[in-house]
Amino acid sequence: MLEIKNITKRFGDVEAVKNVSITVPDGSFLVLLGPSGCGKTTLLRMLAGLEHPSEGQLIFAGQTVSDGDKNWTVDPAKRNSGLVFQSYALWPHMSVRGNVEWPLKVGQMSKAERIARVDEVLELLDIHQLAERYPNEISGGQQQRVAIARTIAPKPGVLLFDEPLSNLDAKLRVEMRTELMRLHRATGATTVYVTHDQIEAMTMATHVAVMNHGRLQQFGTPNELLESPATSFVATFVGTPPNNMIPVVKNGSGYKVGPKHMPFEPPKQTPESLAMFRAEALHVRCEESSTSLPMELVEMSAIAGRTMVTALRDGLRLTAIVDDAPKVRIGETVHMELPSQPACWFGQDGERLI
Ligand SMILES: Nc1ncnc2c1ncn2[C@@H]1O[C@H](COP(=O)(O)OP(=O)(O)OP(=O)(O)O)[C@@H](O)[C@H]1O
Repeated sequence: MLEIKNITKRFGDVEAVKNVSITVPDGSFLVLLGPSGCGKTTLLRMLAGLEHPSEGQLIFAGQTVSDGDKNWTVDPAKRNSGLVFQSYALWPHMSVRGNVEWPLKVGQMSKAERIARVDEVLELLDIHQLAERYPNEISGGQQQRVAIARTIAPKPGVLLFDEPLSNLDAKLRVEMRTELMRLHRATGATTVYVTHDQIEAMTMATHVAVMNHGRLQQFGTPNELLESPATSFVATFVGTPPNNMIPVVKNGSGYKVGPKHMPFEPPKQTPESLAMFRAEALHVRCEESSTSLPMELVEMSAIAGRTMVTALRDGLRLTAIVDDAPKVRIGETVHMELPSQPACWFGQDGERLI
């Protein structure tokens, strides 16, 4: 098991990570997901041993590797983990083979074993043909593979990735995503992967920890996050397209969205709450109905044989996925029809109501 127990990290007055607890079984692919500044890199750096927690414990396979309360930590090189950075940080004066062999030399593996292991990982990453080249003689994508090969060569029990694909072009990112999943299956190492890209998280992870402002918003499988978001932040951060979040205001004995009365009712009698509607649940009409909102059509695009329609009004942006494109031009009015019940409700503080 990999255990993150009540971890807090302060840099002076800044609380970068606030009392985060996450446990995953060995062999998991855990993604730390969140927007810039949410604390995910700081958490990963603590797992790598590059930062020390202010409070809490990190435990790899039953062994405490950092204890913020007792103020001690196991050296990065001695905690059976390997870190792959955004920048590849290869030694420029060493060949591909030399780079991958380096951590094995440091680990005092015998020459014969080193050669066999380097050949094995170069093969695994499909870069054996580049073994004698130098970093400046290979592409960025190939450098990334070398960096990964170098990290997995000593067989770490925990693999840590800090936005490893962010310097690659879109096509290569998709290819490397598949490669990393294959590698995860081949090595069986517990993997912790930091990204702000929710698609990357949802396709690769066995477990996702969504963070915002240093706090853990939700921890679960990709499906759990999609099916049952715990906060309005999670509901709008994960999923493609994101869920629609509509402010609903109490008005007399009923409820209004903008100027219009709506038949639905939040589970708690609050003056204002947020109703979540999935894009597939909205309909787009050319004429008004009792549960539709008149809005300006701002975008239309084809998506997997259907049409994604986005409309805007008074700062409210709604997205629907429909079978047929509405016969309306961009800039004209469409009527976004809401179903009679939202998928779920959130309070003004963003917490789930039911
Ligand atoms: N060494 C440091 N000293 C002071 N503040 C720091 C330090 N490192 C990080 N922070 C602050 O801690 C918070 C979390 O930073 P962190 O890098 O973990 O976020 P992140 O989610 O990884 O962001 P990004 O995706 O932009 O890298 C930020 O407010 C950041 O400014």
